[in-house]
Amino acid sequence: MTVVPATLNDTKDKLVLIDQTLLPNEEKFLELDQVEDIWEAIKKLRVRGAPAIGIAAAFGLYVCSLKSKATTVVDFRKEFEEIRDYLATSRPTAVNLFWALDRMTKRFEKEANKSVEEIKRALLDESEKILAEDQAMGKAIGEHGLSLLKPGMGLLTHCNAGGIATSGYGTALAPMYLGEQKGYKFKVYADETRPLLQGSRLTAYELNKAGIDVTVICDDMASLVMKEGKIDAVLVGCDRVAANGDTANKIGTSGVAILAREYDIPMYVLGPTSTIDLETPTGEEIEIELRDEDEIGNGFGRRTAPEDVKAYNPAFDVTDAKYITAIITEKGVVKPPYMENIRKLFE
Ligand SMILES: CSC[C@@H](O)[C@@H](O)C(=O)COP(=O)(O)O
Repeated sequence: MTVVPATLNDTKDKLVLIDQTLLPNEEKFLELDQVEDIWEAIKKLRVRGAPAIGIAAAFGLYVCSLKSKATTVVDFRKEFEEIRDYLATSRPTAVNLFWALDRMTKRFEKEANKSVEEIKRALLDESEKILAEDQAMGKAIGEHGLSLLKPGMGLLTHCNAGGIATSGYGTALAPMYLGEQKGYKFKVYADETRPLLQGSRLTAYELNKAGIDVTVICDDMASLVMKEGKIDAVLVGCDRVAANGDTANKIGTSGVAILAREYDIPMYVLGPTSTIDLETPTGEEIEIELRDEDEIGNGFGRRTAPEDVKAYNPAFDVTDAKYITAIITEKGVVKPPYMENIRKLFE
C-alpha cells in the first residue's frame, strides 16, 4: 500500500494530493483550495485513477465551498453548484468523478433545511465517508479477487489501479497486496502503458515499494509474455463499466483482453460498484477523453515525433464484455450474463 492520493490537511481546509506526474522520481505533496488549481490537478493527472479522482473531487468541492461567505442556503447552493459543475468538466470518462459530485449534491439537499454552517459540516462528513468507504472497498475487492488466484501465478496488469489510484489497496492491485501478505509470491508484469507510463511510473513504483516481484514490459510485449506462458491471469481496473459489462479503461486494455482470449488466459476487471454506470447501456455511449497530441509526440519534454506530424491520443478504450471473464467488485465476483448479473448487484 502507498500514500493516500487525495485527502485533507490537518485543519481540514485544503485538499492534499501527491503529485503523480512527478512519480517515481519525486514525492511532492500539493495543498490546494482554489477551484482552478483542483480542476487543473485532475485534468493534468496530478491525481488520477477513477476512484482517486472521485475522492479528490469530493474533497475539492468541500474545501472550495467552505470558503463561501454566503449566509443563506439559496446563495450557498448557487456557489456550491458552480464549483461542482466546473469540477465536472475536468475529465469525462471516469464515472467516479460524477458519482462523487452527485453524492455530495444529494447530501447537500438532505441537509438543505439547516444552516449554511451545518451544511458545510455535512459536506465534510460526506467527503470523509467517500474516502473511508473506498478504503474498505479496496480490501473487499482484493479478497474476492484473491479467491480466483493461486500462489506463484504470473499476473499481467495495465495502467495503474493500485493504492495511488484509490485510497488503500487499489482495485486490480488489491489481490496482489493481499496475496503478498499471505505468501502467494505472484510474479507481476506491468505494461508500461503509453503514452503517460502509469504502469512503469506508478504500478512498478507501488509494487516495488511493497516488495512484490514486478517486471515492467513495453505494451507491445504483452503478446510475447503470454505466448511464453508467463501469464496466468490479467487483472485491470476500470473507469466506467456500462450496464452490459462493456468496460472503459486505460487505452490499450482492449488489446490486452483480445490477446488474453487468444491465449486462453482469464481477463478480470476489478473495480468498486461506484464505477458501474447503469445509466450507460453499452460501451458505445461512454465518452472517451481525447488528450493533447503532445503527450505522444513530445512526452516528458522530448520530441519523439516530428513537430509537424499529427498524433491521435484517446486516453481510454472500451473492452467488449465478451472478452471479460469476470468483473470483481466489493460485493463479489460477477460473471456473464453481465446485463442480468450486474443489475443484481444493485438490488
Ligand atoms: C483503480 S483505477 C482504474 C482506472 O482508473 C485506471 O486503470 C485508469 O485507466 C486510469 O487512467 P488515468 O488516465 O491514469 O486516470
